Amino acid sequence: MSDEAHAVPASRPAPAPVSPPVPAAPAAVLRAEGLVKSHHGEGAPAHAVRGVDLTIRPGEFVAVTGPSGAGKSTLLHLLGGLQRPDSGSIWLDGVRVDGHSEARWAVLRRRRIGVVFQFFNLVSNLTVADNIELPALLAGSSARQARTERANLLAELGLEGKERSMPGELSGGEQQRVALARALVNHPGLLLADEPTGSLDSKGTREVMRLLSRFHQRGQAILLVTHDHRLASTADRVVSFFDGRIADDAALGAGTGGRGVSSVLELKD
Ligand SMILES: Nc1ncnc2c1ncn2[C@@H]1O[C@H](COP(=O)(O)OP(=O)(O)OP(=O)(O)O)[C@@H](O)[C@H]1O
Repeated sequence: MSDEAHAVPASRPAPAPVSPPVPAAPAAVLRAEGLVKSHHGEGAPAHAVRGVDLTIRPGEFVAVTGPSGAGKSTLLHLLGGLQRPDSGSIWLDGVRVDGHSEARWAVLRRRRIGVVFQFFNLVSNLTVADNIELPALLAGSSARQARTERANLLAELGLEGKERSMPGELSGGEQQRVALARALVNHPGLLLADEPTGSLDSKGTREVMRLLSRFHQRGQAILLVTHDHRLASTADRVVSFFDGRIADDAALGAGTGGRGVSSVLELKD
């Protein structure tokens, strides 16, 4: 065989480089488009949310911050189905949910969205154990599963031995940890937290922020509403809310955790 038989013709095009497959972007855990909400009380209506688009990806920790009256809590209430938007749409795990009935939203809040509030909202005449197990039972867990989940969470949250306590016998920080356990007992894809440290002292604030950070590091998506910029700076992303609109939406640093919870843990009692 002549050398020419092996020669590559000069005109043959070079093989196209093989690019690595582009990983598909993970579906948003929550997506809102064009949300609008006005409150009609006495006097002029309050235009609390005036056209908000927001996406939260799985495992993302997003802080919503802004001045008092900016509309932060109203936004959180809309995203959790606690209030209805005047217009706009909400998708949870790719499924449109803004037209859901109260009952269907209640099921979503039991299984897919955990919510914690500033004032804990525990059932005052149920024990700590029952407060945590109840949503698990309502979501269809067996009594044994609910007990196991409750025991694991109480250990995780440093509340062993408090099972039989009533909420009123606990400190604010402890009550908020019970509220966190209740919100997370069914492993929701998203945790909505509305000023969860707003009624806590600095020790309680540190505890709750440390726990939020720990759950986030394990993949929990969190939307935290806070007017405290130090707390907001522990998130991956800070959405600044002003006058019912998103004024800024900024990723904080590389990776997860923004500046990290350490800045908050430095708070003195
Ligand atoms: N249920 C309601 N009825 C009437 N007006 C309301 C209601 N809820 C909120 N508002 C008004 O809507 C606006 C936005 O309130 P919202 O509580 O959402 O703001 P925020 O940013 O969470 O404030 P804060 O940090 O003080 O909690 C404010 O003007 C408030 O007075």
